[in-house]
Order: sequence, then C-alpha cells, then structure tokens
Amino acid sequence: MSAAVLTIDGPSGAGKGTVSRAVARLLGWNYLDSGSIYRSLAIACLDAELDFTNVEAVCEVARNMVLSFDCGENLLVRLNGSDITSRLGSETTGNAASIVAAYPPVRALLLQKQKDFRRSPGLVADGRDMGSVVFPDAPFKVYLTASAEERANRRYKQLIEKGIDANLLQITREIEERDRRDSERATAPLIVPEGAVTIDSSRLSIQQVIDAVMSLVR
Ligand SMILES: Nc1ncnc2c1ncn2[C@@H]1O[C@H](COP(=O)(O)OP(=O)(O)OP(=O)(O)O)[C@@H](O)[C@H]1O
Ligand SMILES: Nc1ccn([C@@H]2O[C@H](COP(=O)(O)O)[C@@H](O)[C@H]2O)c(=O)n1
Repeated sequence: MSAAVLTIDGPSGAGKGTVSRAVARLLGWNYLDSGSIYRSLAIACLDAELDFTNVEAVCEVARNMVLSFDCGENLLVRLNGSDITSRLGSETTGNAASIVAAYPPVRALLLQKQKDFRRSPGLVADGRDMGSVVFPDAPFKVYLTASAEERANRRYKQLIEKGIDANLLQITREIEERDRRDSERATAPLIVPEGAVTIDSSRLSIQQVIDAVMSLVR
C-alpha cells in the first residue's frame, strides 16, 4: 500500500511552506517543497543564460540537471553538485520558476521526481498541483489561500526582516502576476483540487492554520 499523503496547494505567500514543514514535523512525515524543484530548474536556466521562451532548451536543462534534496529541518538543495539553497527564495527565482513551470513538457519531465517523495510513514506535499495532478488519490487535501494584499504584506515583512530592500507595490504586482500565470496556464493550473478543504489564512495566525490542518489529519 502506498504511504499517506497530505497535499497543501495554494497561491504564493499563503503560508504553505511554513505550515507544511510544521505539520510534517508534528506527524513525523516526509516533506516535499515542489516549488523548489521548479525554482532549481529556473536557476539552472538563468545560469545557462537561456532564452526562457525556448521550450526545448529549457527541457534539455530539465532532463540533464542533477538535483539532490534534503527537506529536513533546514532545506538543502544541490544542483549539479553546487549548493543553491540560498538562491531559491528570491523573487527573481520565483518569477522565473513560474515561467518554466507553465511549459507542459517541463511538467511531464519533473512529475516522477515529485512522486518519488511518497515514502513511508507519509508525505506532506506543498505546491500548486499536488492534490490535482501529482497525488490525486491523496487522502488529505488542503487548499491554503489568503488575500493578495495580505500575502504581499507577509512577503514584504519577510524580505525586510532579512535585511533585503523591498517595495510593497512591486511585490503586490508580482504576486498578482504570478497568481495569474499559475492559475491561467493550460496544464496543471492552480485550482482547488477535488476533495480539498479550503483554509483562508488572511486572518489566522500560523498556529491556527497548523491546528486546523492537524485536526483534518487526526
Ligand atoms: N497565517 C499567517 N499569518 C502571518 N504570517 C504568515 C502566515 N502564514 C505564513 N506567514 C508568513 O508569510 C510568509 C510566506 O510564507 P510561506 O513562505 O510559508 O508561503 P508559501 O505559500 O510557501 O509561499 P511560496 O509559494 O511563494 O513559497 C512567511 O514569512 C511566513 O512566516
Ligand atoms: N507544484 C508546483 C509548485 C510550484 N510551481 C511553480 O513554481 C513557482 C514557485 O513555486 P513556490 O511555491 O516555491 O513559490 C510557482 O509560482 C509556480 O509557477 C508549480 O507550477 N507547481
């Protein structure tokens, strides 16, 4: 029998990563941050100075990249042997990831890599199509969302706390643009997966969201 899966899908900044990591720790399950796979591909393409509109060139990079993930307490990602962890979180990387993620052959190439994370005793998988495409048979599915304004505020605060200069208006525009791209693409768009429970975290604390998700699984 395959291991249990809890999928947490939703738009950028909804709190998926924060909540997924905490819930995986509480349950003692594995954790898949699927966005970091698309982000790693984006970094590989940026480093190769690829033309992002050249789908075949992007696929070639996806086919050849060697990724190693340690999704433990602190995420550690190696791309072709180099530690790229510190580069994963930037807005440039996130926006580039959403461009390459829109290409159907790219998604097909990265599908099995994500399925391979399903291991005993269970998996918490965070992304955009975890409950709809990658693990449609997951027994537990959450769609975690929040208003674009609240998500932009969170991202702004996160960058300022890291000492990174940020512009709230620009972040809001980028979040809205990413929402549009992720929701309107033809393949594996961001949707509320069938059977998912929707949680709007706009007015909930991180702990309240964790409790709500834990009560679903328990
Ligand atoms: N309920 C909440 N209330 C306040 N802040 C929150 C809440 N949930 C998450 N945050 C904060 O919002 C920021 C973004 O959260 P997180 O990175 O988990 O979002 P995400 O959905 O995984 O985003 P992405 O898809 O872009 O990776 C973090 O600084 C996190 O601490
Ligand atoms: N299952 C997924 C996960 C991510 N993406 C794309 O990657 C971008 C970055 O994801 P983050 O969760 O790390 O912000 C995201 O905007 C999506 O375009 C995806 O398509 N499917």
